[in-house]
Amino acid sequence: MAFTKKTVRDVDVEGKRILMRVDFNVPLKDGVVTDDTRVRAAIPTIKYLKEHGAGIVLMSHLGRPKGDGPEPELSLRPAAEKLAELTGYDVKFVDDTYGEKAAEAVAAVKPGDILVLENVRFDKREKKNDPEIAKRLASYGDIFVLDAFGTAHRAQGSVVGPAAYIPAVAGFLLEKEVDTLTSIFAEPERPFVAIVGGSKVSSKIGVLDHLIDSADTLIIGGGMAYTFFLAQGHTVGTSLKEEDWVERAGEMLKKAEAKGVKVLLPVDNVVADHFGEDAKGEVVSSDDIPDDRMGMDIGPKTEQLFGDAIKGAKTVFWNGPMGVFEMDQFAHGTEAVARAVAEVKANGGTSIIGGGDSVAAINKFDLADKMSWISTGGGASMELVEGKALPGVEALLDA
Ligand SMILES: Nc1ncnc2c1ncn2[C@@H]1O[C@H](COP(=O)(O)OP(=O)(O)OP(=O)(O)O)[C@@H](O)[C@H]1O
Ligand SMILES: O=C(O)[C@H](O)COP(=O)(O)O
Repeated sequence: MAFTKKTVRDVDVEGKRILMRVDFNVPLKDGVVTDDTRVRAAIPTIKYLKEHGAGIVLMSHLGRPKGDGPEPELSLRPAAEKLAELTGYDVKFVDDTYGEKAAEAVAAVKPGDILVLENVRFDKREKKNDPEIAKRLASYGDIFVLDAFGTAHRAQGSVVGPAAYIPAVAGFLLEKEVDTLTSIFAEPERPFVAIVGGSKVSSKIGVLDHLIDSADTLIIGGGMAYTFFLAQGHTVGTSLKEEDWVERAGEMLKKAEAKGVKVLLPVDNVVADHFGEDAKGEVVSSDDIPDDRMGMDIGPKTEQLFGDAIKGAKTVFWNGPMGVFEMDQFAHGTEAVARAVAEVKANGGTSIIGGGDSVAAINKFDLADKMSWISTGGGASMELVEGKALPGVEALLDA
């Protein structure tokens, strides 16, 4: 599916001041950015605008501040410094967003300059999408560029607001993310294997539902598999389960069967007697989970089963780990799946990773460059995969 909104290519930016919403919601430790993926991802659009003679005013949220004023540990200054370090550009920062100080700094932005504003969420009106905020921000630019894919599902002031007052177009990251994550449903090269894991069925029900509509094979692992086991009549010991979702899980399995979609669930599991760093794993079959054990990872037979299905795919979509991968002794299944997914691109297929913890897992196993596309969005990528429209994208000018 082609991207249906205008992008920075469709507007004349020379000599203009561009207000650009990025997603610099990055992890920080002691005031230093510990994962700069999202800053890197915004650079192509920033570079394009700078090279085409625009002055650039960047804004973002970082974390979830209360909205009662500045919270120094959630300042965007470290992200601005990271952008300067990665690009070699002179990047200015102003510790204000909506006040006079910000307005003065914006007024001083000349073609080629880059200014980063302070965290848009230090004022509660941002999350309420207050028109005052939107108008104020819109006054900072001639054109609004949305490149904050990770936040495009939030109908908040800095995401959707300026589009009501000034021409609004997409940046390259937003365009690529939306294109990639929607094209797998429009015309996937087959076989299309979807892999969903993570903790809960309830948080991914829309995703599972939509995947059943287009995938040839659906692989379900991680904590959510146990709710499906219950739907199949197995016992699951003390594993993570959502009793309220058992019926819905059963309906999913029926829907998949009716549509001829193959569903693969774990055939064996690594179980432990408690959830903890010191927990020791043992392998049991899925129809034999002891009452006092919890499933923490997929077992070796399942690794093989899932791996074979994945390696035969031309398109793979993956979201959610296969086990408690943060603990090394329960990371094996997620690593095996990650390695199988890595082979898909090597064999000429396409592998798309839908944000969140799966990305952390891929980075942990150092496989990022072996994937075709790793989304910078967590919630935003899931909403797209559910088939929902993203408010930030909706607000942009139609192409
Ligand atoms: N068998 C299991 N029991 C308990 N927790 C599990 C199990 N398998 C995976 N998890 C946990 O699920 C969590 C990830 O679940 P989540 O649904 O949030 O995944 P995600 O979609 O990749 O992440 P995000 O929500 O950030 O996008 C991880 O912290 C992992 O430890
Ligand atoms: O990290 C994310 O998913 C985005 O930056 C959105 O953040 P939010 O969930 O706090 O709105």
